[in-house]
Amino acid sequence: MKKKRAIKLVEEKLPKKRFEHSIRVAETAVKMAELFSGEADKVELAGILHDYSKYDDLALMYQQVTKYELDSELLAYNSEILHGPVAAAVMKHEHGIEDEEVLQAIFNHTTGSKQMTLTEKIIFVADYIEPGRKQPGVDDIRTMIFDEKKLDRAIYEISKRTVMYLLKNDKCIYPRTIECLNYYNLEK
Ligand SMILES: Nc1ncnc2c1ncn2[C@@H]1O[C@H](COP(=O)(O)OP(=O)(O)O)[C@@H](O)[C@H]1O
Repeated sequence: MKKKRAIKLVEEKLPKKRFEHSIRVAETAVKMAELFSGEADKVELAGILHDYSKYDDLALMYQQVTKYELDSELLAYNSEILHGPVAAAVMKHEHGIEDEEVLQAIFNHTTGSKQMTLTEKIIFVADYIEPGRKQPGVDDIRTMIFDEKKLDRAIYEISKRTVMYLLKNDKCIYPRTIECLNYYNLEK
């Protein structure tokens, strides 16, 4: 899919603020691809499309989990974890995206995963640090990326913060994030 078509799809579907976030994720991802020798075209496309299903009706997303044979375990957790896998399936089956790296990056952008490709890593981090993000401590992650160039360390820190946030709020944690946390824990 061409960049222009992807932008049009997302602009027509998402609220303005979420559309702008998606563009900033794509821009941040392209900068990171330059820094880490990634593939700019892939991260740009994944960045534009990653939140495509973010505001889909929950009932529709449940149907898509069945239709596209996604892990039914996804339904037992916070509904936030659905939109990545659903968007990846929709892009593959309804919009003809074939590039597995782009699809995986969309799929795993919320939870992360163990053994991520460079494209997946970049989208996971870019989503967290794009310039519109204001979460406490986000500048530490920006420094880790743009000054220290420590991509895996940033992935660990983001996973750790997500897990701590979920625990603090008594939310269940989809295990893929725990696998990500353990895999990128460089102390092990
Ligand atoms: N492993 C997980 N289990 C359950 N919920 C999670 C998990 N990882 C992330 N979340 C939830 O998803 C939210 C973030 O979703 P994300 O897709 O990163 O946001 P955005 O769509 O704004 O980019 C977190 O605030 C958290 O509530």
